[in-house]
Amino acid sequence: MELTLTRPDDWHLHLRDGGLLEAVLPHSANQFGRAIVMPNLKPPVTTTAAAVAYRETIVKALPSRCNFEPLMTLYLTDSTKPDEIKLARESGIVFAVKLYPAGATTNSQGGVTDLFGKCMPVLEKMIEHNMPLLVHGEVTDPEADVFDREKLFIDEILRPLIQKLPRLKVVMEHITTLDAVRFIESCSEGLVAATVTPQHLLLNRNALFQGGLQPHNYCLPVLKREIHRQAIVTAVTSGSSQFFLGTDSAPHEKKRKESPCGCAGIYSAPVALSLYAKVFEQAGALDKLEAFTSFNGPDFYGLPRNTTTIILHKTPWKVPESYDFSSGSIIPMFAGQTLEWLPSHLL
Ligand SMILES: NC(=O)N[C@@H](CC(=O)O)C(=O)O
Ligand SMILES: [Zn+2]
Ligand SMILES: [Zn+2]
Repeated sequence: MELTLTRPDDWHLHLRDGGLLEAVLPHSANQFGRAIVMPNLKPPVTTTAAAVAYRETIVKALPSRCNFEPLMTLYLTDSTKPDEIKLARESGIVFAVKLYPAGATTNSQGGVTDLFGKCMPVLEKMIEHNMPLLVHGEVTDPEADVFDREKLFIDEILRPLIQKLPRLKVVMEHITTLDAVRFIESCSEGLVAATVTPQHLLLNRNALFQGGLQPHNYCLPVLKREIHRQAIVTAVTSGSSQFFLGTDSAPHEKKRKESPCGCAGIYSAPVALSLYAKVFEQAGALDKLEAFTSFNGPDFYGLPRNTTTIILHKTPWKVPESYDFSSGSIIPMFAGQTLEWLPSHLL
């Protein structure tokens, strides 16, 4: 059995830079047509000029005969200038602006501390230029329970933001809770949407502690209870156009994951399509998979759908234990495990 899908896009991807970029890029470029590339490098991509340079680095690192288009983003800070949004739109290569609350996740130290104050003129410019705001939706209050941070962000920041700026396009990234599902469904289609990762569809928080501490299942927002996982599966397999594929594939070197203070991020690019197919198959909703992987994202961003296809074969395949590169190795999600739905470029 095989499944032919319009070539998917990844609406939330970390490609990094340097040796890590070269190691991970082919896994995304061989399967996806486009990807929204996250700007949380060191230093972060805060200007259109930096986004142009980063895009060139990515394009140079692409495998030959690859039609992969990186869609760049800007990292919002308290001092981003409204004019930067105009430059970004005119560049034709920047497709969104990313909000990291300062301290919320990997390389977010330079993120936003004053969204409702200093950032307002920029957000208004974004409405004018129809530029979506992508959100890492967690509060950063160290007193807030880590499992409640997404819900608190919705109540304290996102809902008030959308009330204040109802015409702002917003993507809530990597949703992890029933609260987020309900919130997205309560907002207008076409203006507010969410990306969903493979890990938040397949794993609950037990996976962090199964047989011992599992650093390769640690990401932010952290995995939640089973009821939340089920709510996200129901939302995406219902066929709602407000949810689309965003792997949040976030590679870190093995030694930085298997460490006394391990980094947050799951490397899912090589396995993501197999895993999304598994989720939709288990839910009896394979007929809804293609909208999630290939239609809802471009429709939301106002971009054309891809015109080529990819094939997933219902064949068991073993996920490599690790991917080695010049300066280290990366452990993929579900390393060493057997999956079905083999993407044809791996045949
Ligand atoms: N998801 C993660 O756990 N990590 C991401 C950052 C992010 O998307 O929050 C990373 O850049 O490593
Ligand atoms: Zn994030
Ligand atoms: Zn991310």
